[in-house]
Amino acid sequence: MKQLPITQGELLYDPEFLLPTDAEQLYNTLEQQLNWRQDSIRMFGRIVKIPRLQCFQGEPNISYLYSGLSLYTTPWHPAIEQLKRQIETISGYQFNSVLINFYRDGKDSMGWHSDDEPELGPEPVIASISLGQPRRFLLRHRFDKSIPPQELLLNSGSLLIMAGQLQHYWHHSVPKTSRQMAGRINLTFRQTQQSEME
Ligand SMILES: O=C(O)CCC(=O)C(=O)O
Ligand SMILES: [Fe+2]
Repeated sequence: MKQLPITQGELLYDPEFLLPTDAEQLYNTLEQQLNWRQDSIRMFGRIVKIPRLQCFQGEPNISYLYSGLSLYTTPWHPAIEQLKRQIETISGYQFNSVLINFYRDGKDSMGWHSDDEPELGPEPVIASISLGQPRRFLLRHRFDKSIPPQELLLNSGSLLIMAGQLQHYWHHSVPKTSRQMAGRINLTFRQTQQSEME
């Protein structure tokens, strides 16, 4: 894996973590077999549908809370569990859950955010696998506007690891585009602390 130069945080990138044929096959399997849902979140006091489909998997009894939305794990899809083991072997990190996003076309997107929920711990390690249509992945510094933004084109079959203080200092997003885009599936593997009962 190649370490990408970035101030305050760690970014590791392997553009060819999976063979193109394996990435394509996995894309097709997941598109067909996952139980995709379009959740709604509360934004500025209104309920809006998020512009993409999602699925959350992992070990039992893990929940992930963001923007007033609680996601509970459903069991690992066997192909995803195998992928998780592959990433654990190469990275040395452990993961117990995965958030999977399906960007159906260029209108689907993910807004600026950082994955800094308390249940991810102080220095979250997030391993991101991209399948299908390459999409732009943008990073901008949260506090120092003089630091230039960063941009990556996340290839099908690529692995990006965000670690260290990256979530503390940087926001990231996958912007909408008016260009014709095929579907893209992204999996972000995480180590989420079990939350207390509410
Ligand atoms: O789709 C991507 O590349 C980013 C996904 C992401 O930021 C997330 O799941 O938190
Ligand atoms: Fe994220």
